[in-house]
Amino acid sequence: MPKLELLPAVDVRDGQAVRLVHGESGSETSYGSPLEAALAWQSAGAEWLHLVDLDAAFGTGDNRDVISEVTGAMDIKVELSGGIRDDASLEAALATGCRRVNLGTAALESPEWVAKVIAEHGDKIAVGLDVRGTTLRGRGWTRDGGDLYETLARLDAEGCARYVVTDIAKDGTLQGPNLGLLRDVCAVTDRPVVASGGVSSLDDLRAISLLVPEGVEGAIVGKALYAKAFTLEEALKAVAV
Ligand SMILES: O=C(O)c1ccccc1N[C@@H]1O[C@H](COP(=O)(O)O)[C@@H](O)[C@H]1O
Repeated sequence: MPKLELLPAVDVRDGQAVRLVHGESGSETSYGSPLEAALAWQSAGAEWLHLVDLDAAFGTGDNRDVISEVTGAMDIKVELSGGIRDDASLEAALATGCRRVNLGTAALESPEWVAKVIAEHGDKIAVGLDVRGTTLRGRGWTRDGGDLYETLARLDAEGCARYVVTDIAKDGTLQGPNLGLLRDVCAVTDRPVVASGGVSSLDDLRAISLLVPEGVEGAIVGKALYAKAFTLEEALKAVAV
């Protein structure tokens, strides 16, 4: 059985590494330099970095210079999210050298464009399914964007390679992942799923690991690492098989 991939998160707002609660603008706790955070996760043994431009996701500007600096400094694979909604932003994101990008709002509002870029770029494109209940949310998680399962069926048919599934109610709360949601998504798609939101302990990571046979490929870890609930080294050991 393959081991669960861990993706430590660096979310960038106004040039700083931050964590939000429920993805709400204004709920930021700042953790300093994004580059220092990313280098720390790399040194600790991460194979992936989940890097988010929160200003681009919220429509409050962007952190392109910081994102390029961080991505350029990484020897590990980078998954890049936030504000990738058209040809120009997609080209800029891919030009950073990231391994793949996550599309959020665009998958809800620009389905034809998303189908086109999935066809062009294959597994360099993942879709972030950010949900409250089973309703997708876009534009910095401020607007409803349709039904999770209808959208998933459409994206599957278009050949989407992978989904990053975030339970917004759990994100940044250290309350544990929504294992039921992950199971439900895995039951309706054969594409790999990256779990996001709520990880608070090594036991949470072990519980997500048990879903690898059902299709969960990875887990994003944010607040728990910054709050020092455990170290990344401990997390990698906990999911090693
Ligand atoms: O990661 C967050 O905490 C977050 C909070 C609020 C909005 C977006 C967030 N992150 C990721 O950004 C992309 C969505 O950006 P866009 O809609 O494509 O511009 C998605 O991967 C979210 O998970």
